[in-house]
Amino acid sequence: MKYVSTRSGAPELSFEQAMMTGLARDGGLYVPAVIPTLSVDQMAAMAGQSYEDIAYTVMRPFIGDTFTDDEFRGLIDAAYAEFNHAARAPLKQLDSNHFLLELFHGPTLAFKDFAMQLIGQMFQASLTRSGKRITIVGATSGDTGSAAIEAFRGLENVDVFILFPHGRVSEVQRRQMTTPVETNVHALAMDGDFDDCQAVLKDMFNDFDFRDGVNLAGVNSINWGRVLAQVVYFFSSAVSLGAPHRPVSFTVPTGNFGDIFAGYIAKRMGLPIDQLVIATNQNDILHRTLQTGAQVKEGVTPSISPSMDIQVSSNFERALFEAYGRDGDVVAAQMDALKDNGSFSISQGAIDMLRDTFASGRSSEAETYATITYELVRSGELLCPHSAVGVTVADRFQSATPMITLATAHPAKFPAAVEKATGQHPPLPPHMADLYERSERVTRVPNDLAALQTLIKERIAK
Ligand SMILES: Cc1ncc(COP(=O)(O)O)c(C=O)c1O
Ligand SMILES: N[C@@H](CCOP(=O)(O)O)C(=O)O
Repeated sequence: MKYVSTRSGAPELSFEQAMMTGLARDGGLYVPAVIPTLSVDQMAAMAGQSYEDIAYTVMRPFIGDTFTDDEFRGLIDAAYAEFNHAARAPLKQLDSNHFLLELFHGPTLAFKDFAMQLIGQMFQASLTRSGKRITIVGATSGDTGSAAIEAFRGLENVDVFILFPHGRVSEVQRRQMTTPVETNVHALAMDGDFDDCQAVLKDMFNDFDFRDGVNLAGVNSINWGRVLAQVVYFFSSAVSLGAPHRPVSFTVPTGNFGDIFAGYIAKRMGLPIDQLVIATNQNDILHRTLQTGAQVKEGVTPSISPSMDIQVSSNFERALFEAYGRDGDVVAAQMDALKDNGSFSISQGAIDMLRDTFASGRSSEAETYATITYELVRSGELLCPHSAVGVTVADRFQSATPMITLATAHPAKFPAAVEKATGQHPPLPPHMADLYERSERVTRVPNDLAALQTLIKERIAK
């Protein structure tokens, strides 16, 4: 299995190389040269299997010879061993035809753990083989950062630097990133919003002297391995509702477009997905893009679903690449226009493909609060604000096909909004019960590429 860049100007890589490389050297994102498919029999056989079994079947065709079968199966088992639910990703019924896929039973209480725990295992296996030392730099609006720190803290051959927007993540998210005691963890509170953090991270990748000098690696959804691991729960949940013999629909609370792109890959692999619905908060660039056929960047407005406060949606580039029939030159030109002018227009053929593939909707702050309140009465489920954005939008797309909405984080990560909507204060689980008593370690940093590069080089030299 080979991987190609969405901008067609970087070398083809193996799975292992693409995973360890992060951003392609032409600024693009790696995708598989061919998307493998699963047969109806392979999918039907998943009924009743463990999450780990399904994960192996779904991901194995993408891995090539990076790991042997036994090695890869062992990494999957280790990745999910610490999850706090036997099903890993349980489904709850909200009403007759609407289901919630709970993705928050991992160690940091968000869906990011599904991929990050596995990436952590795969990175360690690869680094043990190569004997290399790497510097991970990640950008986060709250959840990727804590999941990455959890997966890599204490590892001898890895330093992990996480850039988060100062004052724009929840207190629980911030403390998850600033309280680990391991000295290879560096929490950096940057002036600006998540888009600024992601832009400076991409600038680091595009500075080859720096990139090669520190052995830079990325664990954002830039990294194909992140997207791949997220494909699995589309299969596990759909199969438990009757797929491949019955189609299902999904609604995905969306920011950086990684999770919904994983759903698109599941569909391309053969999973019968009817509607694939993008749910955005008030930072609704993706919804506007589908409606108007042009992507126009606006400022980010802070919301009660802060992890989705994103306007430059990194993985949309992967969807564009497919929409343009894998023409990397067109994608490169559109991404340049977005960077230079803050907008680009999508051709008629490409927007038709995107509209055929995805539906979209937006939830206002008031609607999100109302859904958190209402859902507690309707089904007894306490939703986090991100999941509530999903449920709000999904309810508009109900049909005879079962709808699965992804619950992307635990309500205890966002207690203020949940308490305001329901009067209930969601408690942290036992392993995080003393989070507010732990001391914090964080460095306030400017939005300045050179200053950040100096800080990183100084820290890793110690
Ligand atoms: C809780 C939560 N929900 C939804 C999202 C959006 O996911 P994606 O960026 O993959 O679209 C994020 C962040 O990525 C998140 O942390
Ligand atoms: N919402 C994310 C933003 C980064 O997304 P990623 O999937 O590209 O890592 C977060 O919580 O950090």
